[in-house]
Amino acid sequence: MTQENSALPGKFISFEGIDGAGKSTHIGFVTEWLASRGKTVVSSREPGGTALGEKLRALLLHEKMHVETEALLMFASRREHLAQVIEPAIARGDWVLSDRFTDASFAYQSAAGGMDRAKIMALAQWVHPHRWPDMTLLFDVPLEVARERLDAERTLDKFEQEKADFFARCRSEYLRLAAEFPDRIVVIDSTRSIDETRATIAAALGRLL
Ligand SMILES: Nc1ncnc2c1ncn2[C@@H]1O[C@H](COP(=O)(O)OP(=O)(O)OP(=O)(O)O)[C@@H](O)[C@H]1O
Ligand SMILES: Cc1cn([C@H]2C[C@H](O)[C@@H](COP(=O)(O)O)O2)c(=O)[nH]c1=O
Repeated sequence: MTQENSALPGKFISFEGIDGAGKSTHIGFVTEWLASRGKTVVSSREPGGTALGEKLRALLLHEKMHVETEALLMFASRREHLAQVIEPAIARGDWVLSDRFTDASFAYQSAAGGMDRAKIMALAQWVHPHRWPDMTLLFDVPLEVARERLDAERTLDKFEQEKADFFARCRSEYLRLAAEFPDRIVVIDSTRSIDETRATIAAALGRLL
């Protein structure tokens, strides 16, 4: 990680997509790309990113619960993440990369889980009224591609075991959000090769420098 003395506030980039879309694969690349341009990078994830958040993550990914309990715990983890990691890092001038943020709550708890969208918006307004990512990289792939990548990989958690229609609702909500916030959300075609995807990401990141 390279250091940069800067009076400027840092930037906040989130990574989104349905499970298996390929977003985590590219976080290491973005870290190196930014570090080679003199940025100090803090890489984190949601749910999680703090000691308490990681305990909540273990519950969220493995325990069945009411969808509103799930949303409240996601936002509890997020509140802690903002207080302990995101806001201090941005204030120092660092660049924060978060594997997921509030768009995931709209996609998973609201569109797929059936929770009232207005309640997610109310939680977002409460927990981070003035903070949204400067850029969100949305890794988009058809459900079958994501499923194939997941199956090849690992033991599936609670969300990853959901059926195709759950992920179809997640994916369309992500694409709807991208259409609503075109200045923030960059849709990345994640069916392309890892090298081609990296080139697209680098072009998008260039806009933030
Ligand atoms: N462009 C790509 N082409 C082929 N395989 C890819 C591509 N991107 C990622 N993969 C592979 O797909 C698998 C899943 O990728 P990854 O873990 O990054 O997904 P993810 O979106 O972060 O999933 P999750 O949200 O469940 O953690 C990995 O084995 C990874 O190597
Ligand atoms: C932030 C957030 C996450 N989720 C879900 C989405 C994923 O299935 C898991 C996290 O696993 P990953 O492999 O690290 O992507 O949590 C959610 O449902 N709602 C949220 O707000």
